[in-house]
Amino acid sequence: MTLWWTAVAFISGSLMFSYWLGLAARKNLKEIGDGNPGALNLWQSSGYRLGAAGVALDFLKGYLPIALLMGSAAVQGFRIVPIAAAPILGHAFSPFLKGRGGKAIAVTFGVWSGLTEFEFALVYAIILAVLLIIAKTVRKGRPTSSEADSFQVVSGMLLAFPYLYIRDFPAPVMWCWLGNFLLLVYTHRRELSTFFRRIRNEPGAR
Ligand SMILES: O=P(O)(O)OC[C@H](O)CO
Repeated sequence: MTLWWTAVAFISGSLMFSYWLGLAARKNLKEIGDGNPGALNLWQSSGYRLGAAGVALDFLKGYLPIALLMGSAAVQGFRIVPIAAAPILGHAFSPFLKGRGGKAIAVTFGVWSGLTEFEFALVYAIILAVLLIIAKTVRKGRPTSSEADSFQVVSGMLLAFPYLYIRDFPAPVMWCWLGNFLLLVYTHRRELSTFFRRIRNEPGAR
């Protein structure tokens, strides 16, 4: 059953709603902004209505399978780990995009909302908001780069980990976090590499 539910969750995550909504609006998100087939590029290219729909659908494809399975015998103990990782993997390596997907931020929020009844997703959102305020303050209100945004997404997930520990979440949830963190590092690898290279070459740059 674990394999079955993992496959179902993977297929759910692999549905590239923002990308398809973009195509419906005659926009190829892979050619817009940073090329990520996600809701932000949909929002910026096609307006807030489609953008909000993209956020909601990309969130729900992570949230629904996990929320529906939580508490059932199928996901007791460590069985939750592959099932929770599956929607994020599905988005990052979508068969609908020939194995290439998106950064997996919206689906990450969906999965954690399902896993922890919104609790950890809210903590992560607050940490990201604080990091964004700090970045805006440092840059005196000027927009941040996509590389700096990626650094915030990944470091925010790292900073959120102590909350899981303090709240005494069970070990399988910790493993879900580790898998998600490593996946976010992977999906943001190019931006992180550019971000750290810039920091090395121009210490004043962020
Ligand atoms: O991480 P994604 O692919 O869900 O996209 C979300 C935002 O567009 C990231 O910039």
